Amino acid sequence: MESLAAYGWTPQIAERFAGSDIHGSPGRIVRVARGCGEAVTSAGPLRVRPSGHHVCTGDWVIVREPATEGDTIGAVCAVLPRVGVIRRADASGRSEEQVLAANVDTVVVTVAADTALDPGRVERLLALAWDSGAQPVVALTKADLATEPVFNGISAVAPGASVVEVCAPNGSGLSELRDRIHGTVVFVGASGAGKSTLVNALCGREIQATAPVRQRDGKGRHTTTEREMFPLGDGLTLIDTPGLRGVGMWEAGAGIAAAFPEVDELAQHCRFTDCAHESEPGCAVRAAVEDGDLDARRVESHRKLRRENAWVAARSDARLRHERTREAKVMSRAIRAYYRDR
Ligand SMILES: Nc1nc2c(ncn2[C@@H]2O[C@H](COP(=O)(O)OP(=O)(O)OP(=O)(O)O)[C@@H](O)[C@H]2O)c(=O)[nH]1
Ligand SMILES: [Zn+2]
Repeated sequence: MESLAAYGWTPQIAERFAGSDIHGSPGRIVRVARGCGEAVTSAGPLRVRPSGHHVCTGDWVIVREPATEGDTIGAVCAVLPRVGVIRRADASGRSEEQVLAANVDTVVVTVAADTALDPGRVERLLALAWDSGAQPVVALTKADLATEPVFNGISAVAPGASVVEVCAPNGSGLSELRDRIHGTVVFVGASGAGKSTLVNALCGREIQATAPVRQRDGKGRHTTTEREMFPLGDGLTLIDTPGLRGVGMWEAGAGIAAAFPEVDELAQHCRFTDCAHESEPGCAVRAAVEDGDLDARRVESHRKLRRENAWVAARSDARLRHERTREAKVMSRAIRAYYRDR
């Protein structure tokens, strides 16, 4: 398992594979592009067809070698249940989930220090990060270009996560960041936040193309278009992701609570267990805001994410119901046709 070890293969993963009776070789999906996956197996890299399975970067899979001599593409036979999934609601608004990476241990929320801090955006990313079950870490990049100190501001929106200031050009903060990450590490953040630069710097070489940020609006140019996975040694595997524009909540209730521990803790003391902290009597959260013990912006942000999460959940339930009804209709039509044609 020489080459797989570099991609996060551990005795625990081996055990999970041992429990499966599906015939084939274990592998990890390191990239998915245009409907085709690239897996790494103990025999090296192998292009694979998903063959009806839904695969994403980081998935542990059982693959079968190409069936015939002339074929170069293998097939995915099974996907191991995922542990540590970073996902968001699809940006298309079709209320579908989009998995960004699977089987992750650390989520590095990457935020550029040279642009004004958008606390709500960081809170969204952190809610998804906490929800994955992986350890969130905030990397404050471009520390060299910062015009005002954003470190304190960001620490206030990231309770429970460590914040590390990094500067890729001179390497400062890199070893501090390395000390705080473990296992499979996914980098998420806006385009131009410096994810690829950070991945390159940690790997000590240029493995991901980076592009200068557009001068005028400071927006990145979406250099990273596919997710990819890079082994770093010492059991660390890095996953770079394309910049995220919208970060919608997806069944992230537990993640939202974890991202707002101070609000969640006070909410336990509200008179009503389902208190929305709006106009309910005996609301401990509003009382704390009025006493100046709690940041009103945090409470508002928390409320917004919770509402969105509930809305998305209701919509996806509705969509599932609709699909089931449609399936039932197709089925009954098929049954009618069967009896008619007999
Ligand atoms: N001065 C300075 N520039 C940086 C630093 N980190 C990244 N940059 C620059 O910021 C720009 C964007 O960095 P990328 O690493 O491509 O950003 P990204 O988050 O990967 O962007 P996408 O791939 O579009 O999601 C590049 O021009 C980098 O050289 C830093 O610490 N200091
Ligand atoms: Zn309340």
